[in-house]
Amino acid sequence: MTSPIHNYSEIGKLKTVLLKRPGREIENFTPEMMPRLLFDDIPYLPIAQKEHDYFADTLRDNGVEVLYLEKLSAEALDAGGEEVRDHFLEQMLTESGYASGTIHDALKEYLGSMNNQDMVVKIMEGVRKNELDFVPKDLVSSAENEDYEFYMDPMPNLYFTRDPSACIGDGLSINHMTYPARQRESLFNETITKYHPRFANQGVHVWRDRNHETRIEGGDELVLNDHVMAIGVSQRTSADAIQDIAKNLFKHGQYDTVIAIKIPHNHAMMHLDTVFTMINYDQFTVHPGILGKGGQIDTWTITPGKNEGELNLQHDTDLKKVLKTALHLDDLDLIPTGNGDPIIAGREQWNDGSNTLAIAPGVVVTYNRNYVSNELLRKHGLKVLEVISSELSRGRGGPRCMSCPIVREDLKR
Ligand SMILES: NC(=O)NCCC[C@H](N)C(=O)O
Repeated sequence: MTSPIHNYSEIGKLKTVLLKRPGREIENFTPEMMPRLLFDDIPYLPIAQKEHDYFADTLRDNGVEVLYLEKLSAEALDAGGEEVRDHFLEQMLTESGYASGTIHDALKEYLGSMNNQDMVVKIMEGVRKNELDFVPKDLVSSAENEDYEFYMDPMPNLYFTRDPSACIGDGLSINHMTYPARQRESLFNETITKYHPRFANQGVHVWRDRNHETRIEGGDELVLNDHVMAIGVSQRTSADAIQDIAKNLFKHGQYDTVIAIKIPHNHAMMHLDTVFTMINYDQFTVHPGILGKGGQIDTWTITPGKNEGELNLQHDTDLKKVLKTALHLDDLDLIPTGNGDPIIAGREQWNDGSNTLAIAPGVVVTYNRNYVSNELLRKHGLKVLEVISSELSRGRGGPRCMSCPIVREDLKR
């Protein structure tokens, strides 16, 4: 059986990608909610949608099939039937804090009365208290904070489809994410994988499912080639989750090397792909802010140990050397965000200047606002397709974060 997922690199010609068009969820909150929802500002929805459509059109114009998360989720529920829909809704309510009780019942009746498409969109947008014809009477529901507007929070980070799951080879990881604001997101990916006719029973490997305590997010998972991965040890991905997925990849897949790269644990650099991406066979973007004064950074090259389930770890501090060894390259080109200028690099990294999406070897999609980094990429021989970015960038993610590649062509060399 041929898996519908085929993603053996960061740079092979992109054939199919999963996106989420920003909807009401990106403006359905107040400034006080922003830190908890991992946003630094509230985007202006009509412009964000225009920008996102421009991004999707740029991909389509370059031969990419664009799939949408909300559509696939609804189709998966349609295909799964009543039982699957009921299970999905129960799980979503449980993970939203309502496993049972009168609010659970009221939400279930409200959402359950919708068709699958409307229900999925409504869950993504969030459910405000004033939408329900419900008067709290019992102790538990009366104890709810009356001043808080929502029963179910919006999920504004959904347009960063990179993070809740990551396609690796012919399978994927469905991620247990770090912050409550994003933890429910991967339930959509799990439902699609299990029940959408395109993915269900088609030989898709799940390298790691979402039922874990340890944390991993797709922005940290970089598929460098058909046997080497790089994974960020970051604010969002823990070392034990990396070791866990490495064991599964080594045991059941064709991967034999995982390079764990430790980056600063902060919001500006929450994932490895906000500071480091692969853009050609031998070219990478790198934010100078992750390197020490002598250019050093902690890496651990993980390979299978002698006995099954054991791992070998080799610690290094020279990223260039580590990548050259793992990828069998004589040399490589690390291109510094903002041309290495501390002010420009800081500004452009903040606006995802390092977060490039390669759609073929040497061809990248970037935000137009990062003009210094873009110019530098061109000087280094890359083809740069710029997309508009005033509103999308307020969510703190760029073209790589906004895309989940499902199929890429294999590399020629
Ligand atoms: N891969 C990425 O770096 N994704 C960007 C995620 C931004 C989102 N506001 C978050 O903090 O999770």
